[in-house]
Amino acid sequence: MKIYIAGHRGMVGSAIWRHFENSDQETELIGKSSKELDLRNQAAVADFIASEKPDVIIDAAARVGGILANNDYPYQFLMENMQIQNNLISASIANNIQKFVFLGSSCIYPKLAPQPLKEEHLLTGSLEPTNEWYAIAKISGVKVTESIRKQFGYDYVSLMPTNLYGPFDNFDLQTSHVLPAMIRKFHEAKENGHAPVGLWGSGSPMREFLHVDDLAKAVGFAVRNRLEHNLYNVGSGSDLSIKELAENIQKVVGHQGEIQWDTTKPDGTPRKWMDSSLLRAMGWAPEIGLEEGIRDTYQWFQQNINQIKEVKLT
Ligand SMILES: NC(=O)C1=CN([C@@H]2O[C@H](COP(=O)(O)OP(=O)(O)OC[C@H]3O[C@@H](n4cnc5c(N)ncnc54)[C@H](OP(=O)(O)O)[C@@H]3O)[C@@H](O)[C@H]2O)C=CC1
Ligand SMILES: C[C@H]1O[C@H](OP(=O)(O)OP(=O)(O)OC[C@H]2O[C@@H](n3cnc4c(=O)[nH]c(N)nc43)[C@H](O)[C@@H]2O)[C@@H](O)[C@@H](O)C1=O
Repeated sequence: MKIYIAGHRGMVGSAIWRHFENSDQETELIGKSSKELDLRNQAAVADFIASEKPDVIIDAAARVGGILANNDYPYQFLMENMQIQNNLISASIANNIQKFVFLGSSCIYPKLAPQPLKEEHLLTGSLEPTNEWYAIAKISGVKVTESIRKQFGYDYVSLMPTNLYGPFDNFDLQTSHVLPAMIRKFHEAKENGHAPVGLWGSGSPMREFLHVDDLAKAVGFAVRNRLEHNLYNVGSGSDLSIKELAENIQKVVGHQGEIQWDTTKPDGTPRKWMDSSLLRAMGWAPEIGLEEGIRDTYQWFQQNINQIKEVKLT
């Protein structure tokens, strides 16, 4: 089986690559960096897929970022993500590729949908303003895979991960997500005599976190099985406040200074805890707890501190 992992160098793509490398020696894996193949270029994507003709495509390529990046660059988060996913999916259809795994995000659900979020809550209310641009792109991807299932009967599936973290994450303090940002901020403050750490918002929003290796297992599950539905939530099942997360990470890092909250920065969605029972019923379950995951990620950060990824937005 030949699998093309789009975005194979990213946090999620590299975890999926490791998953298949470690679990399935017969599988041939292919990947291209954005410098080798800009997925916004439709003709280049069409040529690449026609020449490689993979059996499966996993789309882990996207313009990705935390709450500030989403809020400050709405055009990139909407347009680039539509371009990337549309180019990959249309080339996949043009080459009769029967299996495609699309990755969305828990932000596709309405800001104030009932918790825990279920797949049926999609499009039942207005979105969170800070990331509605990215959410609309992802929702369109979910609907495209649904249209392909309906019209062609191909096994195209959309997985909606919760907030992810782990090795090869983005640690740029402006564009990253909260967990890697906290690891870096507490580490640098500790090294600087336990200086105060500045965090964003009020600390009261709740977030659910899943280690990226558990997500990679869910993707492997979706590739190896024909899933019955189009849309599946992929979460750990438990959430905590940003304040609690900060205290957990502060303890793991060993920082003993003050935490200061900058309420001029946005809180975003108050809560986006997902019900992942649909995928769990198929046999997938997360294995890496948050405490263990934070420790492992901090260890990875320290071992790779001189080459951590910092995604800049222009
Ligand atoms: N991180 C999270 O918390 C969550 C992520 N997701 C989803 O998981 C997927 C991957 O996210 P994550 O791994 O965190 O993101 P990263 O930023 O770590 O990786 C994104 C990847 O996409 C590639 N990419 C971006 N733009 C282009 C382009 N124009 N052409 C070719 N490749 C491109 C990058 O390639 P290169 O490195 O070569 O430049 C990079 O490898 C996304 O679909 C995201 O929506 C879903 C929920 C949560
Ligand atoms: C995966 C998910 O990720 C994004 O949504 P988000 O979860 O709101 O993003 P976030 O991780 O950046 O913030 C979570 C919370 O944490 C608070 N916070 C405190 N201090 C820092 C801080 O230093 N950095 C960041 N980034 N956040 C901080 C921050 O104010 C917010 O209340 C979108 O991409 C969305 O589309 C999406 O899919």
